[in-house]
Amino acid sequence: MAADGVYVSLGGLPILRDVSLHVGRGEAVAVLGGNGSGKSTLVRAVVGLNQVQGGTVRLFGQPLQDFRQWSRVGYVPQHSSLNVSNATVQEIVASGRLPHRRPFRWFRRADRAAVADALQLVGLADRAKWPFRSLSGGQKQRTLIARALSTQPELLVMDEPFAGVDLHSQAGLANLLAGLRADGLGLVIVLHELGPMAEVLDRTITLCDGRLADHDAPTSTMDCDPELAEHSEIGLLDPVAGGE
Ligand SMILES: Nc1ncnc2c1ncn2[C@@H]1O[C@H](COP(=O)(O)OP(=O)(O)OP(=O)(O)O)[C@@H](O)[C@H]1O
Repeated sequence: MAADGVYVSLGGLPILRDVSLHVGRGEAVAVLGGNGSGKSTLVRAVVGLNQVQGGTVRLFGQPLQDFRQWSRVGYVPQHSSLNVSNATVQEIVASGRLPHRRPFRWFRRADRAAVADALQLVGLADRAKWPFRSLSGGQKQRTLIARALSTQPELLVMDEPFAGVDLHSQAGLANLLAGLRADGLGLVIVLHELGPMAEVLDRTITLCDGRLADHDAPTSTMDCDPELAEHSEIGLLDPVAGGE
């Protein structure tokens, strides 16, 4: 995927300004930055959930507005945004297949096999019938990753998959993601801290108040250049034409 010079406004306020992000096959890139710096806004723009007012986003070479092959892209939203009470692990993973089924057709054998494969891949095959709410933080994230993997995507976009996950489980998740990357999956991952992902990543970008702050890998996401923040006051936004 390639995002170049992206501008996004939400509720009339400029949020992202001139942000670029490139991720190739088998590459893992982290999006870092402090609270409210625009990380979620960027990854939501990449998967078409936020409208882009300026710049371009291309998925597999196609402009976002023309892109239709959504089964090639897996998205793991922020954990807190998933509000399920009684669904089982299997049901949640199976829901990832829904957009790709023909209307009014029961699950085909291929759908069931894809769900089973995804659960196997994330090490939760034996938890398929468990209620999602009974899982640990790490297992919940594995379930959401399995859901995103159920369509065998080539690009996986994850918004803070380590939030609420203990350190031991974070290492397990990092191993899982390293394996996916080695299999050729492109990874975009929003992180607060590099933690065990430091070993897995090819690159990081850091956002500071909606702008790109640094292309080098920092050890802390709190590094936010005050110079950049000063120049990104609301009102200084100068969106480029085109994009959408
Ligand atoms: N729908 C919206 N309307 C207006 N402003 C919004 C909207 N969604 C997010 N924002 C604002 O955009 C800014 C960036 O939010 P975003 O969620 O992208 O940041 P973030 O870096 O992911 O933060 P966090 O690490 O806390 O999740 C914040 O100031 C937030 O309040």
